[in-house]
Amino acid sequence: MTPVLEISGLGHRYGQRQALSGLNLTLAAGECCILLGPNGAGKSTLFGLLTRLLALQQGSIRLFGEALRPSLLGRVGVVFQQPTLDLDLTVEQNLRYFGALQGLHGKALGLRIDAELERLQLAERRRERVRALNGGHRRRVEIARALLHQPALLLLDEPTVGLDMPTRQQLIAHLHALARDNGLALLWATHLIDEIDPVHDTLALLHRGQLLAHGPVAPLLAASGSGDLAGWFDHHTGALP
Ligand SMILES: Nc1ncnc2c1ncn2[C@@H]1O[C@H](COP(=O)(O)OP(=O)(O)OP(=O)(O)O)[C@@H](O)[C@H]1O
Repeated sequence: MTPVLEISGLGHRYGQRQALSGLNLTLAAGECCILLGPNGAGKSTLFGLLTRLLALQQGSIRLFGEALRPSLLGRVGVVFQQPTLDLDLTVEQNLRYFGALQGLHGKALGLRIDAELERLQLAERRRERVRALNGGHRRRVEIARALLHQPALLLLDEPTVGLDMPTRQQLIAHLHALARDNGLALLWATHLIDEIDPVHDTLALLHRGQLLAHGPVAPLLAASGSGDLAGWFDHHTGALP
């Protein structure tokens, strides 16, 4: 089956600073790949390249078997690190606005909004202003919005930042279910190892712009001789997760 995402030999510089180099990564449908890396590892740079916010300098990115171009981004959903909802609009108005930008209208848009609000357990909040929601609910609205146009690939840049523990855990469960139950491919940047599902997820460990390790959790742990993920992360990066 054609991979959802294929990255080869990807490099990026900001002036003299090499932020990414020689990055190879493949993502299949239904795969949840946790992109792990300490601050400055290059995660946001990678997302910038995947979403074309940054121009490709070196290497290649293929989406759904084709070289990355703007029209292919119509099949990608993105949840950025910084919240981007309009706080003065209701949940539903935010979704309608974004859906219209994606070319969805009328009944079709209404059905998509209903489905995503239901999936993220937000149906009762639809008429509330976003300003009145807590951080966890706001994050869920952003995820619902990113899924409105039914993307095949979801990019998440540290989606749980600033949330309390129970809210984080709920959100983490929602996200894993998207890959497991809906076949969505997820590339999920974080520096928190407790977001990893050690049975189902694959790991990609980025450090100082290079991919140090990539694959399912158990063989990576076995190969490094580390007993747990915290030890494994520390072993590779010298940083505590
Ligand atoms: N606009 C920029 N100009 C110069 N250097 C930059 C720029 N953006 C990022 N960098 C540098 O590139 C490297 C990778 O940064 P990047 O933001 O991609 O890492 P990150 O893994 O997303 O970090 P964080 O977890 O802190 O968001 C860092 O050394 C950073 O200082």
